[in-house]
Amino acid sequence: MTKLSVNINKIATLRNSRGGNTPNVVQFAKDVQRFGAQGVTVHPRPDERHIRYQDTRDLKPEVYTEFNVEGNPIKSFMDLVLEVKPTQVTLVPDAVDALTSNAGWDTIKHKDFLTEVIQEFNSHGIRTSIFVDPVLEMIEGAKLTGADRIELYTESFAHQYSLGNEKAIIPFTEAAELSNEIGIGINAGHDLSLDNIKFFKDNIPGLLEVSIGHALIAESLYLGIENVVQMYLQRLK
Ligand SMILES: CC(=O)[C@@H](O)[C@H](O)COP(=O)(O)O
Ligand SMILES: NCC(=O)COP(=O)(O)O
Repeated sequence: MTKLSVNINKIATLRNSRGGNTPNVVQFAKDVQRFGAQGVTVHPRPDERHIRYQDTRDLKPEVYTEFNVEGNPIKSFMDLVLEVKPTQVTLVPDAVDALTSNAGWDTIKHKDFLTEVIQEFNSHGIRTSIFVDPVLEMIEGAKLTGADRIELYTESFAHQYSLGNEKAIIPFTEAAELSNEIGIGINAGHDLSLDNIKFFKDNIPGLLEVSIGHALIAESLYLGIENVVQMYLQRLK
C-alpha cells in the first residue's frame, strides 16, 4: 500500500503571512490525519519561510501516523531531527536560498558525507531517505550510503505529464525496478497532484510513500481538505 504523507509547509506559509497563528499548523496536521492521511511531512528550511523549527517540535506529539522531516543536513537541521526523532528524515540537497527543492543528491560525489549522516540518524532509530533524481547510478549510490529509502524527485515527470508526455514515467519505472532489485525502499514527491498521482502510482512498483503538499493545498482551496485527502487515498488504492 502506498502511504499518503501530507506536506503542510504551505499552511505555515499562510500563517506566517499575517504574523499570527491562523491557520494553526498543529490543528491542520491533526485534521489531515483524522481525514485519513497516513503521514505528515514538513520541510523546516534554514530561513523558516514557512515551517519553523519550533513547529517541528510542536508537531511531534500530535503526529500519530508517520512524521517525515525533510531538509538539507546542516548542523541546525541535524540537531533538530535528533531532538525531535521523527519517524523518517528525508535528506534534500537544497541551497539555503532555493525557491523550492530543485535537484536530487549526487550520491556518488557525496557518498562519505551521506553515509556519515545516515549512520547518525539510523543509530537513533530514525528511518532515512535520500532525495534523488531517477538516475540509476544515484540510486545505487544511495544504497551504498546505508539509507533505508530513496525519495524520487518527481518534478520532471509532473511537468512532462502535464504536457501530455506519458513517456516521462519511464525513468521512474526503471528506477523503481532497480530499487526493488537492490533492496532500497521507494518514496516519491514534488509536484505530484490529483491529475498525475494515479498514473504515477500505477507505474511505480513497490511505491511505499508519496509526500504531497503544494498541489494538495491548492486543490483544497477549491475542493476542501477532507475531500481532497479522500480523493488522493482513492487514487492510491
Ligand atoms: C523535497 C520536496 O520536494 C518538497 O518537500 C519541497 O521541499 C517542498 O518545499 P517547499 O514547500 O518549500 O516548496
Ligand atoms: N517531498 C515532497 C513533498 O514533501 C511535497 O512536495 P510538493 O508536493 O509540495 O511539491
